[in-house]
Amino acid sequence: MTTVIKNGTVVTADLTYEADVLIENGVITEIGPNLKGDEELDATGCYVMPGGIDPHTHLEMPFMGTYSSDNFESGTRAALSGGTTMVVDFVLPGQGQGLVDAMKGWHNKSTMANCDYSFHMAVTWWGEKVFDEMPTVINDHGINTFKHFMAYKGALMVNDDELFASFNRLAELGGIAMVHAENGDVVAELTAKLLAEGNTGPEGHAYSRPSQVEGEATNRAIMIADMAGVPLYVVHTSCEEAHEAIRRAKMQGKRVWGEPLIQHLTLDESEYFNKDWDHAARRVMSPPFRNKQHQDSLWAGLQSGTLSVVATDHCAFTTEQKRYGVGDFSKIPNGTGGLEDRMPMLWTHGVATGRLTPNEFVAVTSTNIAKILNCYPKKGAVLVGADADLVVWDPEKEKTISASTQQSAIDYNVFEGHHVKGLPRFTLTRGHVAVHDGEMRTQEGHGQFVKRPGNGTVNRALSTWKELTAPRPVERTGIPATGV
Ligand SMILES: NC(=O)NCCC(=O)O
Ligand SMILES: [Zn+2]
Ligand SMILES: [Zn+2]
Repeated sequence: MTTVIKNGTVVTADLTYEADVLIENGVITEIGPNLKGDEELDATGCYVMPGGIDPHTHLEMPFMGTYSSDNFESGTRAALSGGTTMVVDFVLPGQGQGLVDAMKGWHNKSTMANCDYSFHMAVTWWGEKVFDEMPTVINDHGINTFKHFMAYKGALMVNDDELFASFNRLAELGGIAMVHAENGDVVAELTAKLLAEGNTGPEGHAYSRPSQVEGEATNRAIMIADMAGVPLYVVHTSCEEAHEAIRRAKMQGKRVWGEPLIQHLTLDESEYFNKDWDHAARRVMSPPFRNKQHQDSLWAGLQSGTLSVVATDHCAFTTEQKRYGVGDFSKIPNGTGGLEDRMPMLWTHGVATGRLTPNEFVAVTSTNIAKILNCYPKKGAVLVGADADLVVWDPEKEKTISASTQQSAIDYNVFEGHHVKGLPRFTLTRGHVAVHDGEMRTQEGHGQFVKRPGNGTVNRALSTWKELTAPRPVERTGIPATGV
């Protein structure tokens, strides 16, 4: 059976043109005028774009004494509803647990996915077992990205010596280092002080994680990555200090990418000062929401290319789970949702305001990350041979975001009441029409794991440069005799 998307305008990261798109067996087989297929999808007035890729999700994540409430079924259903066709989740090994063992657990959880997905590996502890298993994770299991938490002291955090050892190993193996960049030692000190002073409400979370803790850790990670010769991806870049470090590194030729979240771009710190405890606690995440100056910096980064990708860090906890932290903000599970709303919110606040072009929208929601993660052009492209992960985007379709109509399993939405204009008319996952003009037609288990090999082009360039500039002894003649 073939499907044809007719009468639309194809929008990719670099081109805009009128064409029909023909799909067979989940793959794009032809792009051009007057195509015919068994099933026709009318894209009149719409943009045909690569489906979104969200490179930062935590589905059914064990964290802070509970599990995030969206699993791979509800999470990927939410993703498709908003035009996202691939998610990348983080495998989190327990202390002392092997990487491959932990990965098996994630494969078991993800069999229910409605769209394609991939994994990043987290380095939550350091030892011989981790060192030894890294090559198999990259070469046999297709995971080339390894995340390091510089925060969450006493739980997921790793120290600088561990970072440097892991980064060196990744450089050698052709992997990419990722960091959650916040100074965990300082956060722990500030948290203890705030609690001792009676600052126990959700606003204490924001006070305990000022932008300096993020700027310092981002800069430190960049310098450590540079010394190791490994490419670095900084997740949830939320403030000017972190962006400034990334911007400077890029200008110096370092291979560093920054990832702002849709939440940080569109919601601000005033949320934490809401008189309603639940309202504020539902928005507790790390890093916390910032002020308008930081938001402007993030938008400017997307416009200029110093920031590369917009993600969600989707990690959804119910109100009941958030209430674990009544009387002590440090016990509020950290995380917010966003999978369903990332694309419509970014279109509304980015493209419709003139901050981003439609092509830049495609770049930051899909193509850039496909290239960074080494799965382009299978993903992130409208090209013959690419997977038919597509969104037919209707720029005139509008709605008001509400938890009562969302796909996510939780009981609220941090974007509640926000009006968006620009929504999917159709979302296709490997050719299957999962969203059909407002109707959900997802297929549980349709999603497949996407392997991403190591040694992408940036790794190869870095290792060539490293080899060229490696310290070498100077060849000398006439060396004087040692003095007595
Ligand atoms: N971001 C957050 O608050 N929760 C999810 C875990 C993480 O990415 O730090
Ligand atoms: Zn994080
Ligand atoms: Zn995260």
